Amino acid sequence: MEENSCLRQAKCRAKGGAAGFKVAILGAAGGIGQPLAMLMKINPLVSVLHLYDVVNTPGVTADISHMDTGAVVRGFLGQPQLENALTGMDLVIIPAGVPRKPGMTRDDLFNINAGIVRTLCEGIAKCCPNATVNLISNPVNSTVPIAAEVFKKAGTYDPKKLLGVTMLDVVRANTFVAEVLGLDPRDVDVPVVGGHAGVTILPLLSQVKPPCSFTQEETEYLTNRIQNGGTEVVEAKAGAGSATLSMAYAAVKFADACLRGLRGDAGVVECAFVASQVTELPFFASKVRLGRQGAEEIFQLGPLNEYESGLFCLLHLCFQDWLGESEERVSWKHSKGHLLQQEMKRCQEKFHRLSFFSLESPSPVISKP
Ligand SMILES: NC(=O)c1ccc[n+]([C@@H]2O[C@H](COP(=O)([O-])OP(=O)(O)OC[C@H]3O[C@@H](n4cnc5c(N)ncnc54)[C@H](O)[C@@H]3O)[C@@H](O)[C@H]2O)c1
Ligand SMILES: O=C(O)C[C@H](O)C(=O)O
Repeated sequence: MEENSCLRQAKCRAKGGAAGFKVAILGAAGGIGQPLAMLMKINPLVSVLHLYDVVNTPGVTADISHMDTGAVVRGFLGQPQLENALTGMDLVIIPAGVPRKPGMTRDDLFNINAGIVRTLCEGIAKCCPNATVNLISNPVNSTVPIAAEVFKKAGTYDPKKLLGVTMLDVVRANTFVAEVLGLDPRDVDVPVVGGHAGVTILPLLSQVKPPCSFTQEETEYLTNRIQNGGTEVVEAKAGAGSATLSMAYAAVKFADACLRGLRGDAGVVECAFVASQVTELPFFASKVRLGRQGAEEIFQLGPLNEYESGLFCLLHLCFQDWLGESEERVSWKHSKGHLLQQEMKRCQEKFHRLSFFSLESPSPVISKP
């Protein structure tokens, strides 16, 4: 009798009783997915947690579901279960896809990950078109525009709800800057704008909080290290993948901010890679205010110093190839190309002594989905 009652309670609970948001992780059995799932299970804002992958979700789900926190966990395995995984979700976090190995750029992941992201976003468009999407899969500079195209085609595109996750760049910047300043990283806030590859990652060291100043040597060291944090981890892991634990931490920090925004909290501001009119580029990472509708406000970059202006100019050029061979790209190139070539020359002259040009190629290629 008692056993039946326990079973009944468990079944009832498994329907998801606690107040909170419904969150799905796609790619939940992977290097990022597993610690991310664990940390989201701890998050008090989550009432239901759906774990989807093409492999190993039964084991990961069984494991995580034993944690005595509020969220109810359910596992979904393979394409036939994708729709059930997505139905009713408020937030979908996507770390599905292959990671880099040493010697690769994020662009090298494009062919495989573009297809994965496209399929998953088709599912989102069908089953939870109003969900906020946190896209982690690389190359973020290209997977976010691909997701936008999928949603546009499905008629569900809301640019405020599609957010490329660049939080790891901010987390790294806070850590490295705190090291140089001798501060606790939790007291440091570094805006990182642009994109998520090599020189498209632009830390705004002139806007660090608390206000501080750096020597030119410190500025170059920090910029270089922040832009290459991903490669530092890829090389240290020596073929066993890229950042997973720090990424899971960053993803949860960002997802938590999105959920607090959805709850209606005021003043939730984080950096994210979003459709943007802050620059001439159609997608750009900058500070956004997160609210019930997603990225409700996108902040201007604020004043850049001379060094940052040079890097911004370089970043702008690197994004040229990324716009895709669409009509939009062709006309954009025609209108801006000449000017940008001149800028590039100026930037190269100015920065030729720095190591930026030998770094990871930041020119992701977008092909039409
Ligand atoms: N945005 C960032 O800052 C950032 C940081 C680190 C890694 N990444 C990227 O995140 C991605 C995942 O990295 P990882 O280390 O977790 O890789 P991983 O290989 O450990 O895990 C990826 C998971 O995705 C799953 N997967 C593959 N195809 C799928 C599909 N069609 N549907 C659902 N799941 C699928 C795999 O089965 C695997 O479990 C990579 O593209 C990596 O480059 C981004
Ligand atoms: O560097 C990578 O390939 C993974 C990720 O984008 C990172 O910045 O760590």
